[in-house]
Amino acid sequence: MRGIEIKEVSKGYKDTKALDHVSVQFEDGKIYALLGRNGAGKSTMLNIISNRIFPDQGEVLVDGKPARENDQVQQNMYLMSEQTLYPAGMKIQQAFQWSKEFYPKFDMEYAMELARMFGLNTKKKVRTLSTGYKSIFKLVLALSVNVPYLFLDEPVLGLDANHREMFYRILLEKYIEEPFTIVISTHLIEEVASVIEHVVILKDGKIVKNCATEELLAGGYRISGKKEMVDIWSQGEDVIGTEMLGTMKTAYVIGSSKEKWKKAPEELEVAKLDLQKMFIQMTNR
Ligand SMILES: Nc1ncnc2c1ncn2[C@@H]1O[C@H](COP(=O)(O)OP(=O)(O)OP(=O)(O)O)[C@@H](O)[C@H]1O
Repeated sequence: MRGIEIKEVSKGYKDTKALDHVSVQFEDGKIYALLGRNGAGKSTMLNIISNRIFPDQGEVLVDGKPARENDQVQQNMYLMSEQTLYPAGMKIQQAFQWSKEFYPKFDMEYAMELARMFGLNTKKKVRTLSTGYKSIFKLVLALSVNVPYLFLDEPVLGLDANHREMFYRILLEKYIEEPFTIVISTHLIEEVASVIEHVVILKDGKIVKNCATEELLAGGYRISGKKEMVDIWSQGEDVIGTEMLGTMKTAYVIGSSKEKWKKAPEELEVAKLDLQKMFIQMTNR
């Protein structure tokens, strides 16, 4: 099978279960969002896939082959994360050259072109870059390595709105030209909502949702009105959260049918849910 398969992976630290028997697949050529609140286990998962840390249990297969300490498999994936793996005294251009050693498909010309577009001075040392430009440096690398599996852990940290927009546009252009697997872990959900095809939500080390974005969005509604009425109409629905304000209630439902809500009485206020609101409801309990 092509793609990444995470099988029954667990990882614990002292009294924390960072990942608890997690199984998920990242299919070849799709764009995923890996979502979860602080400490949900996202970075742990990405670090395990890319061999930076090892699981206590379970395994990761890449195109059917074990990823653990397998250089050939690792050459097919790239994790952009908060960590900067380059010697701080190294110049940007040298770091590009270094990357080419491990990633044979690294496109130097493209990297230099991106650096120019983002205003990244390649003669500077990695150490001297501002927070935003450190992110830009890592993003340029991520966009230039040309691997089939790209993992982006909070990729736009410290970037201004223009640079964030530019990054997502370039990422998408690249994907359209030649699709590859992209897994983006971010808290800026609305910014990626239009880009992602599939959503994986982690909570306390477990997967609470794993489905196509379109499917999730299609069935998500916010139902508000008198408590009794909301209770009757939300019966049998997958209610992911509720709120009370006096005698008024709001229920958040997913996987629901559009037809049903067309028939709702006027006293009920029915609105579509966006990804951000769904995420908040699914993870705040
Ligand atoms: N090296 C470590 N030692 C001890 N605990 C750790 C370590 N790394 C992660 N953890 C714990 O494991 C849990 C999952 O952390 P992880 O960094 O994977 O979460 P995350 O979803 O990436 O969070 P965030 O959105 O805040 O980056 C947290 O409770 C965290 O404190």
